[in-house]
Amino acid sequence: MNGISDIVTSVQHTAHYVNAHLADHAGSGAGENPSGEDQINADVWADQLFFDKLSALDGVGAYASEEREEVVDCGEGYTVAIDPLDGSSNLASNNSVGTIVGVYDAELPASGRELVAAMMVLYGPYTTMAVAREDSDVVREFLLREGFSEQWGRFTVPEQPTVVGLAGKKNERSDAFNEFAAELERELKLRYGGATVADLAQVLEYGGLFGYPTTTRYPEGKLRVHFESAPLAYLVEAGGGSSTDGEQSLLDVEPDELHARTPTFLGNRELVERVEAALGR
Ligand SMILES: O=P(O)(O)OC[C@H]1O[C@](O)(COP(=O)(O)O)[C@@H](O)[C@@H]1O
Ligand SMILES: [Mg+2]
Ligand SMILES: [Mg+2]
Repeated sequence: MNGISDIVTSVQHTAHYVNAHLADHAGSGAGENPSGEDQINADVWADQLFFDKLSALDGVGAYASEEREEVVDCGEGYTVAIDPLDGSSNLASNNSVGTIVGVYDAELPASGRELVAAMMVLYGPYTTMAVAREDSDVVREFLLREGFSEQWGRFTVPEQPTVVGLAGKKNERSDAFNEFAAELERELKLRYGGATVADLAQVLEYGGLFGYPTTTRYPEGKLRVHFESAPLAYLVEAGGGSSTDGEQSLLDVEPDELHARTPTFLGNRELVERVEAALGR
């Protein structure tokens, strides 16, 4: 198998294990991650599991994680960038969480144009994994069952938008953004659950827009380029959707450091164009 297939298979196997053992780890905090956010013990546990599996692969030359200050050198091969547990604060309320993986054919920091594959795992009522890779022209979805994964289908972003999920407190967002958000929330159904992967899954299934804009609390946006925004943009754009940081595709964002953040919007092309117009006002 080639390097990308080995990485996909390892992520699948580890996701099976994470899915089966989340209940053991919905515990209290374990410190702060490099982005200065409370790190619950599940983040640390999941990061260690993915590291053990991925860093051992011949095709992986570096392991970068939202939960680690620096990139870990593993020899020659691709750089794997991972958000081992996305939306981990949802564990306390028993809501969906995810895993996001980007495979870069470059050292980090790097733009999303250096991605050769991206995966997102959603630990919901059941566990699914979506995979986009440079050597395939479709985004494949797998249903992770007990001990195996069945290819479930291919996802393309529906033409007709139905849902919208825009993060941030209104009193921490710009007036222009709040005006745009109010307009969209009059047209579409509100779906916001506090985990990017779960909220994006709503958009991929029903069509619409997910976004985390700049706020006074997160002047660069909350989501991280390497671990969340670029890999998810790779998936969404491979599935016929669109992405933006407010001006350009998220794949063109050039991060200056490993834990760089960016305003992030993902979903239907028409809605991405509208958010760019609104922010350009
Ligand atoms: O709590 P907020 O401000 O709505 O932010 C929710 C966002 O933060 C995140 O939880 C950040 O991801 P992590 O949980 O991996 O740090 C996203 O999954 C989610 O979209
Ligand atoms: Mg995350
Ligand atoms: Mg995380």
